[in-house]
Amino acid sequence: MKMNVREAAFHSLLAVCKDGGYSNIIVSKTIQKQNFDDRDRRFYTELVYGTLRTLNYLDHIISTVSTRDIKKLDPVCLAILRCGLYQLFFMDKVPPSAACNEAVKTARRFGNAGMAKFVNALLRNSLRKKETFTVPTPTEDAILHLSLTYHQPAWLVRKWVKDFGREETTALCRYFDRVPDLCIRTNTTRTTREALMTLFTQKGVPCRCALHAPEGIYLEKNPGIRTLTEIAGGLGMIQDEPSQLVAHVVAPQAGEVIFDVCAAPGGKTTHLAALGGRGCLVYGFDIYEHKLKLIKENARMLGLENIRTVLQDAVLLGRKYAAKADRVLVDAPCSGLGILRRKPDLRWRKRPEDLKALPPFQRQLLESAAKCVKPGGILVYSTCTINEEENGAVVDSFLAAHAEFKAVPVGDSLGFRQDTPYLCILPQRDGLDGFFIAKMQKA
Ligand SMILES: C[S@@+](CC[C@H](N)C(=O)[O-])C[C@H]1O[C@@H](n2cnc3c(N)ncnc32)[C@H](O)[C@@H]1O
Repeated sequence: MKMNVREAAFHSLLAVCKDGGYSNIIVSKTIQKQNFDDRDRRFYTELVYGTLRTLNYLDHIISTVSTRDIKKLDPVCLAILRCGLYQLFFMDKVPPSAACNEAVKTARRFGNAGMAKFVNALLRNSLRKKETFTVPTPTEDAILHLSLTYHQPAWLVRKWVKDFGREETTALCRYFDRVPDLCIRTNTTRTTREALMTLFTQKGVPCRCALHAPEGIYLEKNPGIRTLTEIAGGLGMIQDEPSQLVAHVVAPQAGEVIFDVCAAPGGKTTHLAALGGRGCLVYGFDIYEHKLKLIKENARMLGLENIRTVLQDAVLLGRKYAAKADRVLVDAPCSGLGILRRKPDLRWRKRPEDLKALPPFQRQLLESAAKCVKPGGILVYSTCTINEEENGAVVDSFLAAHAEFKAVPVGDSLGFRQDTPYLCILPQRDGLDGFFIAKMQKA
């Protein structure tokens, strides 16, 4: 069914907030299905991602204005209110009357007359009081101040203040509150970064080189996935800059066997295969069959034939494939706290207790993967989090138990200054998404 943009945004928000769907998957499916033109696609994307990013501030307004307890509001009503308030408070170019009227129409269509009346009253009241809404000052409540100003959960802000101090946490929150540019990794088996950049520029998409990743290109305007595929299909793939550094740290060579033990959807597997060349064989393991398909699709799209996919629990890998690989990558499942800018709903899904279960599991993965490394071979551990317990602490504990492995310094060769042999990218310091890479060599 063809929907107007605001209705589509409402349905997407409901799917994320009520049914627990992932925003990136829902947004890309909706854009495909609705076949929006460029303007509508941008408006829709901003409505969904913007509302999700600023959710706690929008709820703060609802709680202040509403006569009803926000926890008792119907999810349909809540989604309509959040989306309407986002337009009123964060989108200067949207006429307030359009935001209110469309929200009321949606409430009438997908709720009932009573809901429409309530939505109308709340939105118009909020608009009237717009200038009077405040957040606590830093002296009144430093945590709540940061949480509401930069739209992060209070428990996470508290953790960051403990880990990094108040000043760095402010810089970190500011970083996560900005909309990221899209980063592309050039498929160097088919073209060069310069040639691909020329192509983008000719098609009216301004771009710039990534600073650290040699194949990285930042697009300063998101052309949308359809146009992107038309311009660069097979010549590149979307991949964040820090993720593009991992395959360079693994540094696959001709004639080698490489294991990527947590491989789907294959961003790093395909990069390893491209860098290693035809003479190198890359095995991408993952525990989910449907995700292996994504690796195969990406390999096909990029024209890479030296990739094999295997359905396998990485925890049991070591027993099956002892000393079979020259280089092994463990790109571990993690809390993702380094990439909150790219996944606006992730911050609201996380709970403090989720973080506790991860380090023992990551340590198990590393332990198993290490068994696959041939003598003299390389083991690389990476995550997209800035949570030290999942990063340095996991690797330190592994190295303490395995004298046969030694850390190999990573940062300098990629243009980062580091105090430890590990590369720990911090958004507030390095201006990139948070990431961690450790390289080890077996004796
Ligand atoms: C951080 S993602 C990997 C991203 C991937 N390396 C890339 O660059 O595209 C972690 C992956 O680990 C997989 N995974 C989770 N538990 C696993 C296990 N026990 N064994 C193998 N893979 C697992 C997940 O399915 C997920 O695809």
